[in-house]
Amino acid sequence: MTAQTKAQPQAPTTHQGILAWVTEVAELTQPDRIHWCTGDDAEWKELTDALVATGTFTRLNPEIKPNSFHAASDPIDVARVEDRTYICSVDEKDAGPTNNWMDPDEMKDLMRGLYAGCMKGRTMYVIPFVMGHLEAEKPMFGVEITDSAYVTVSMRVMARMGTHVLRRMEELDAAGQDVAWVPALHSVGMPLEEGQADVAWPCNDTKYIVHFPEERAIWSFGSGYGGNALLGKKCYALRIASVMARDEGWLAEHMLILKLTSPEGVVKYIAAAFPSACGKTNLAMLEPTIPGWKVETLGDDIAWMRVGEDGRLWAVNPEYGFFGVAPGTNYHTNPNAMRTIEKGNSVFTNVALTEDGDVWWEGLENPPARATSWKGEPWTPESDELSSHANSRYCTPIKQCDILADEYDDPRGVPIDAILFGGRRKTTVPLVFEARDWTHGTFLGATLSSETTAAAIGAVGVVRRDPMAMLPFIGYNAGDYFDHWITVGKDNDAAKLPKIFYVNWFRRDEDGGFLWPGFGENSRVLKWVVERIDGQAAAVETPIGHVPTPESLDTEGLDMTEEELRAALAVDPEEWRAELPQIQEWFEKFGEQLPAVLWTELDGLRARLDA
Ligand SMILES: Nc1nc2c(ncn2[C@@H]2O[C@H](COP(=O)(O)OP(=O)(O)OP(=O)(O)O)[C@@H](O)[C@H]2O)c(=O)[nH]1
Ligand SMILES: O=C([O-])CC(=O)C(=O)O
Ligand SMILES: [Mn+2]
Repeated sequence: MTAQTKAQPQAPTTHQGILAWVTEVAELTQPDRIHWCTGDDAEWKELTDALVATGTFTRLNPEIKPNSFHAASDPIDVARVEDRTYICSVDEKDAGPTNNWMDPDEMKDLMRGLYAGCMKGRTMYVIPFVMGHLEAEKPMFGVEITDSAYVTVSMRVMARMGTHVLRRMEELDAAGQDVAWVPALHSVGMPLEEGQADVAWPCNDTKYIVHFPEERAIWSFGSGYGGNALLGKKCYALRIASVMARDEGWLAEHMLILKLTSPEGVVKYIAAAFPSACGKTNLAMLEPTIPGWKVETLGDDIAWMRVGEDGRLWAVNPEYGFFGVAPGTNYHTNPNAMRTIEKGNSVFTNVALTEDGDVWWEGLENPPARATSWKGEPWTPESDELSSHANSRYCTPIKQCDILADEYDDPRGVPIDAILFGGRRKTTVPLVFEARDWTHGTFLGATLSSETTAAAIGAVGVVRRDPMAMLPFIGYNAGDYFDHWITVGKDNDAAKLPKIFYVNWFRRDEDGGFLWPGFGENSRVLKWVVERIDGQAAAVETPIGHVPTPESLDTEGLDMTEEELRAALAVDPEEWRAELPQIQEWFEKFGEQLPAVLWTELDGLRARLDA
């Protein structure tokens, strides 16, 4: 018997690497018990019952939302913590100017201090998981260790996990294949002393979300919130995967994937990168308002894309569930999300709880006369405070989505025809425009700007550069990341790569209202995009790119005056000239690391604006 199996006689695995790591973590964190997750229904029942018993979960009315639960977090633990998120590369330069950095050894010393005994009085859950398909050519394995049953239950919704994943890892291990897996350690950071009662949402004032890119390892401490704690999602599938993608020549992106079918039956696949809480989930599940068009969903948050042998860019969604923004979601804006969560098997965090055992949030139809707010206080529609946190979320299985495209289950993914970049901008940026080519599209992505949202702790509504909607998720130097994008364009046949577009659903009129109705009406923009790809739709060439002529957009049945439409599409050279110094300053951050062609693109934009 090896030392590892002696320490854990019950461990249900022969995988020596996993055993050794679990033993090491258990010795450091001192949990009362170790639970190896199976991912089966009995385990779900055991854990959700336990979460109800400790008050973390309230079971929802099974007649309204079967097998579903409400949770309210500690009010300090409601979103991603960007200022506590680190890329601990060996060399500081590799983290780049957009990431927090600390020397990896120093960080490990510091965090070992925090982790020492941090699971006392708790169960340590071991979650074998795979991001993407288990049948992928190279399955992207991970093992998350966490002391949170809430995280374990949420991981079962969001990722393929459990015994079948462990068995596959063992098989490959036994066959002598060196199959990589990402160790992902998470603790809420609240040990329980003998006799100490637990709280509904354990967490710690001190938080660290840390990535070791060379080692492909993740250490997270102090938060139970999705993006900080479900480590397969942002930490692995974006930050660590973006490093793998750089090294191996592919792309890990903060993008939705959708399938669009025209009335003639022509299929196109579109990927779109919008910053957090800027409309990916809603676009991914859109119900077109134009007759005969159909949207099916492949993913709402993350796309892994590689150039195939045919020269096209193929995308898969590595996730297994949706972790969607609740406020604003309703039967008009996103009926497909509503139908997905109605089927149950979902967790709702930081929304309001109604008296009949349902959930409610701002923007949902039929406000209840009385409810309990996310803070646990009595709430009525007359209350001054919001019933739900602006970043409250539903966590629901992707397989329950009625419009999930069949190709979701294909490990090869789908060939992308168009990439949209977009953000939240009150001014300046028109509804849609097309990049001149891949390099110009990379420039648009690299200079993407958006107002901050409640998805991260900090000020909301502040315009910042959020390159490719990846600012908080690039696991290395963003200058190198831009270069990687440029290289994908250079090394491949441009004619086969997706065309790049830029959209803005959030432009405002003088009264502060949205100029564009958005949601299902965004299908009109998707139609224009595919007609541009097929060389059918008209556009005017402007200094920033190709903008639709008002006539080229399908406006049949659209409730908008021509003047409003012109305002939504307008390109004001003065507003764009004001962007130039901001872009200049943004680019200067990257010094030598910024690809020279992006400076050339900026010069080109300036020259066209001055012409
Ligand atoms: N005005 C307007 N609001 C929109 C539109 N699409 C989405 N929203 C709102 O934007 C908010 C966030 O949208 P989501 O689709 O959940 O954002 P996301 O990009 O998936 O966000 P993350 O999960 O944080 O990455 C919600 O409150 C939506 O109701 C649109 O076309 N117009
Ligand atoms: O990470 C999260 O918790 C949710 C999310 O998709 C984002 O913030 O972009
Ligand atoms: Mn996201």
